[in-house]
Amino acid sequence: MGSHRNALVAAIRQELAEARGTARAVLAAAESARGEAQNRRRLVRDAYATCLSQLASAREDARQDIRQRFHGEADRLAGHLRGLASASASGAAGTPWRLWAPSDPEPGRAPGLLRIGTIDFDETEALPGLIPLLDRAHLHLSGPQSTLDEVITGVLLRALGSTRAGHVELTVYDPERLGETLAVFAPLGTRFVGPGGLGPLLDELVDRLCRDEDRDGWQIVVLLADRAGVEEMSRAQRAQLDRIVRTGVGRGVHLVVRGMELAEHPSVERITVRDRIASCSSLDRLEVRLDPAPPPQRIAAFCREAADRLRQGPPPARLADLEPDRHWAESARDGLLAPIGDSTDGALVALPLGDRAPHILVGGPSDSGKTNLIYTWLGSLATRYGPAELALYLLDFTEGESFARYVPGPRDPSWLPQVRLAGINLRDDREFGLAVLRHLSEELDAPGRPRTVVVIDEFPTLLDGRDAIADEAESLLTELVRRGPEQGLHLMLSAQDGIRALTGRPAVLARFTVRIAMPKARRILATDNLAASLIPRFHTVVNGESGLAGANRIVRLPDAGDRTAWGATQRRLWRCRPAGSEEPRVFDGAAVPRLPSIYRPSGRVSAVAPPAAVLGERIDVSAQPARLLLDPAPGRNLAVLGSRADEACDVLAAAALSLAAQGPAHFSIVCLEPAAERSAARLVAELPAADWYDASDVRFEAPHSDVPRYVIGYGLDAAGARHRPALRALLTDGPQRHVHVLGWWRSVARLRDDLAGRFDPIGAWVALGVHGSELAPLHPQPGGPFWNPRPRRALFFDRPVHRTPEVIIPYEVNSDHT
Ligand SMILES: Nc1ncnc2c1ncn2[C@@H]1O[C@H](COP(=O)(O)OP(=O)(O)OP(=O)(O)O)[C@@H](O)[C@H]1O
Repeated sequence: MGSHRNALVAAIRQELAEARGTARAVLAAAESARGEAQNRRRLVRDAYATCLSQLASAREDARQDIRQRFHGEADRLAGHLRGLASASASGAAGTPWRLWAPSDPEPGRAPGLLRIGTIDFDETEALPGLIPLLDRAHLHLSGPQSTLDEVITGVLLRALGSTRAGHVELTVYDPERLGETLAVFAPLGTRFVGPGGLGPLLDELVDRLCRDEDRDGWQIVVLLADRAGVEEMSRAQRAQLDRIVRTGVGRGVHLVVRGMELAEHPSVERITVRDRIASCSSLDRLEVRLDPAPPPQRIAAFCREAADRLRQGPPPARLADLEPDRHWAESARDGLLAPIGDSTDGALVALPLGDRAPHILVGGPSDSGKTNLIYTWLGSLATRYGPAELALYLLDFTEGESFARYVPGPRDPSWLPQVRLAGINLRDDREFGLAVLRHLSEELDAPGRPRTVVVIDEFPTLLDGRDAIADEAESLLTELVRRGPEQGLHLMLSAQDGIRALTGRPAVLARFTVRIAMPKARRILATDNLAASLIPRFHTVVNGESGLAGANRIVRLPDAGDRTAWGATQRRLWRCRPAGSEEPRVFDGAAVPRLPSIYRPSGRVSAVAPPAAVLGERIDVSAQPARLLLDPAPGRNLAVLGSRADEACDVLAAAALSLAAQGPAHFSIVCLEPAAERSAARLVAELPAADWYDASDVRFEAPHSDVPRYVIGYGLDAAGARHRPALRALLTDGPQRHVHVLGWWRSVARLRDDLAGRFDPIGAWVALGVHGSELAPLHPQPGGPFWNPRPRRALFFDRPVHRTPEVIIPYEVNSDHT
């Protein structure tokens, strides 16, 4: 029993031990599972935390990015808006009060918007708050009265300050304060309407709107109503007001109203003000922080100056206002049309040239602005018509250098590309004017020529004097006047004396249908047309019907005198000149031409046979040298005559150097005049082969030589009686043997003595400072040539070539080659 129990106990113990073991194993497994679960949970939690922080930083990055983009966009938009705003409200329409000044409206541009304050934007600079008025809207304001009156004052100042003086007419109805509210605008001719005046004012405005008149400017009508007035408004008045609201803006009548209702209409801009913040119907939900009121002293100064300007009339157009939008865009096929200024209403006035307006005549006393008018017109033409369309020939017979601005100078190499030729300082060089007329007449029928305008300032100089130049110039001018227009050539002639120089030629005069009369001009308009005596300075009368009364247009001329301002325009045109454009031919009567370097021994022109001595520059369009052929024929010698030593030396030096440039030659320099020694010595130094003789060893022999020989004589009359036979023999027999004398005699009488009165051996002569009558013995027609000597001008006569002597300009030789 005992053992059975013991066995049972043992079995139970065994089972218990096993159960305990199993339980322990289960517990251990459970604990390990729990540990694992806990581990997993930690991992998940960590991952979650990481994920959260990553999400947060991604969200922060995205937020930053969006923020930055928002700011960038906002800045860009604000920049655009600011640009747009300053374009829409430029100058006086938009400048803040502390910098405010009146500004000229840009010609041809409609009025813009007006600033009343600023629009705040998050973190960007505030934008101007703009409202419409002129040509766009009526204004209706509501809010505290004193603030509204400030806004109205500011808007009026901006509208008046950004338009031409006199273009905005102001009417103020202010029954409560009897005009006091806007009294500051009184100097501008503002009309104030008091109590009881509203009805008649509205009737008058409606009346005006019904008349279909051309308008010039705007009328702003400010209605500052009080409660009593509004209540008293009749139905008829209300209806009139509604009419003005509906039709006023299109006809330049604008209402600016406070204290009174305005009918609903798209043209009414409603401005509601609270705490200096305005809501405007055109700005939707954007609010405008109002500017302070404009400083009273600024308004007063503006009104004073504007009133002065009104009294004087508006300023004329500026030269730049005449420029077209695009240079050289016009065709000259049917004629030319270029503005020269504006009429008193501001409209530009153009000068026509073409079949129906063939030529222009300008007249006016000295200092009346003729040159300024020509500058203006040429500037206006040259910016419109390119060099393929227009060619200009400019001749100035006044004492000025007007046309020098159009040609290359030492400081500015540019030229006006349309200018083919400019003659300046021509007062004494009528020969050049004549040469140009000859050239134009020869070219008249040339095909493919651009339209040509010839301007001759102070043209009567060319026709004055009863001489051959006047006769020929008159007949050439007549031909150009008559036949020019159909060939595309037009003249603009100007004269202090008006038509006097053409009075004997009614047919010519009749072709000058366009007349321009400067202030106080006489003999340019018809005798019963007194306009020129009435216009002020810097104005002109343009008359397209030969001066008939009734066809006048009064034009205000811009100031075209500023050479620097013109220079900038000219350089712009010059840079656009077609490739290969040639510089214009310039003749300057005050300049002395230099002997061209090809006519010096070092330059060597291509050898010609027979050689020709170059004596000076011809006064012609192509600046050719005057040449004397020295062939082996009797009389091929040259006498330089007169007492002007420097010029005589230059003529001889140019002749000798140019002969040396044409091939082998031998020179004998005979210097008998001490005043010429320096010049003669310089010549010897430059010649390749030369003998020197002076008073101590003078000889006139010509030994045989294979090359031409030239005896260059200075003061040959000083040789004296002893040498005369040899000199005469040389002059007579030399040329056939290729020995030529080029000599200077100080007077015709001395030459006559040396030649014993027989001038045959002198086939050519150059006279310097010798009166025409003294030259009679050498002149083919009796009495000598018509000639008044003048400095640096010589008469050149070559018997086989000339019918009458020709004026030449001795080259400057000596001062520039040592
Ligand atoms: N529209 C203008 N605005 C401002 N100044 C002007 C105007 N027109 C001319 N002037 C000035 O008046 C002066 C005289 O003008 P201009 O030289 O053109 O007269 P002119 O009639 O050609 O004189 P003259 O016959 O003596 O040559 C010049 O100083 C010129 O600058």
